[in-house]
Amino acid sequence: MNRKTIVAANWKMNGDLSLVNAMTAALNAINIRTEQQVVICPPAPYLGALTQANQNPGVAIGGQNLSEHQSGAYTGEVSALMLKDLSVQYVIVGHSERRSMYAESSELVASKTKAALDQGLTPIVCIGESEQEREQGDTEKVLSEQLNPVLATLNSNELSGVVFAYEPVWAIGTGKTASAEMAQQTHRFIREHIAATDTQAADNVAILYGGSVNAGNYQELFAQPDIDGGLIGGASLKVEEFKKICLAE
Ligand SMILES: O=C(CO)COP(=O)(O)O
Repeated sequence: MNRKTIVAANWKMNGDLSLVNAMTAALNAINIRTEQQVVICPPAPYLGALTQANQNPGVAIGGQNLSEHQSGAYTGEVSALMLKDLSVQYVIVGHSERRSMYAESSELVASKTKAALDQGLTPIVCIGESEQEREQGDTEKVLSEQLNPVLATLNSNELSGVVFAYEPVWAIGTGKTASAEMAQQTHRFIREHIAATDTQAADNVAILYGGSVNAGNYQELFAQPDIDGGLIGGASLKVEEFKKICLAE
């Protein structure tokens, strides 16, 4: 097991050109340790500007969504091929906001994951339970149902190249983080569930934690054996705070 720590920024529908410039100016000036990978996922219109402004080899750029199709009459959609064309390396797939607001099913998430891998992009596949599902004791059932179509769609080689992000819906944007212990337990479950299909891939895949991660709590979370970094929303829009997390300060 030799997994990198991934610090991924999900700007969601926030930010502008001045944030692109401020963030790249800050990140171009720092050294990212070789065991760490930083990924910035801005809204699609800023992908080109960000890939051009980024000069740090430790920083990669990611999309927030992609189409399951390659090209054609799909107004408003962005394909893996287009992301690749812009030197984008990662793409978030199946964020809980897309699952709940845009009705993305786990089957669609699996198709999008495959479309990303087919173009050599690294998908960051998001899974997570709602507060009600956790209270009802359904967390593991929900996570399994979200994972299974992905596990059924990919071969072992493909699966090894996926990054998963566990984001409990009740912790997103709420300031309520899962405790490091609770997050570790759930990450362990996710890795074991993947191992039931493919032991080797389970060992290789990075599993990020997301949900109110910030400069004050990331160290304890990332120190857990099955937590391989974070997918960060709010705190990734604050240049100084995000820089601290990237530097592991
Ligand atoms: O949804 C998230 C990242 O994808 C988490 O967002 P916050 O860090 O703002 O809670």
